[in-house]
Amino acid sequence: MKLRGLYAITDSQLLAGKFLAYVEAALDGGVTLLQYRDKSSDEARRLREAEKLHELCSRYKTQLIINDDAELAARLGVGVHLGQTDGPLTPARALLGSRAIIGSTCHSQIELAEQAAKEGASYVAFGRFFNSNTKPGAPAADVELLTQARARLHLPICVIGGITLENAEPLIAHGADLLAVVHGLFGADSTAEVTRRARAFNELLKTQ
Ligand SMILES: Cc1ncc(COP(=O)(O)OP(=O)(O)O)c(N)n1
Ligand SMILES: Cc1nc(C(=O)O)sc1CCOP(=O)(O)O
Ligand SMILES: [Mg+2]
Repeated sequence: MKLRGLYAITDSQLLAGKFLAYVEAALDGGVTLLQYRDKSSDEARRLREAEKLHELCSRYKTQLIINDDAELAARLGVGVHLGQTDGPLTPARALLGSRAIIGSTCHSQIELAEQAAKEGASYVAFGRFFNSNTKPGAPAADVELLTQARARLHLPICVIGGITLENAEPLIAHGADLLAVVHGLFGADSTAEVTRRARAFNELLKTQ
């Protein structure tokens, strides 16, 4: 299956008090991948929340990805997203098996993406493309990078960082397959608005 669509990423602060309601609203609007991203060290809460998301994702036939933590991903039998300092891809692939979705952060460097491809990544992520409230310090990337990445890589390309309904179009036009979004999806006043945004992201992806 070709990975293409909206990639929703949770944020524990932004979603405090409305975590499952907002995630379900996004799933209702259509989500290809859902990433559980919690940077705390509260392992019990992380396991509990990841289990709830797993159940919700199964109901909506959405694939769950765990950020940073291949062990937790293995425990649930789901995918993982690893950054450059989150451990190597090869052992993660061995742990999770050949069918698991494994993503790799490549910032703005195609060489990192080529290496990730060799080590068994399922998709590569470039960013940040715009200012991000969620991760303001992430290194910047330019949209032109996507043209080169498209020509040199044979993996789905994920884009991240400050993506909204207003600025996503050029990223798709330059070859992005997966739009990874936190605030532009979940920074909404109601569940209905989250669902509307998810649908609208999917429409953008369909028309290109
Ligand atoms: C889809 C996607 N792309 C990039 C990242 C960033 O990963 P990383 O650089 O490891 O930073 P943290 O998210 O762990 O702070 C991501 N999580 N997801
Ligand atoms: C988790 C993360 N990683 C990034 C990178 O560039 O690697 S940007 C980012 C935050 C994405 O959140 P938002 O959609 O709210 O900007
Ligand atoms: Mg990480």
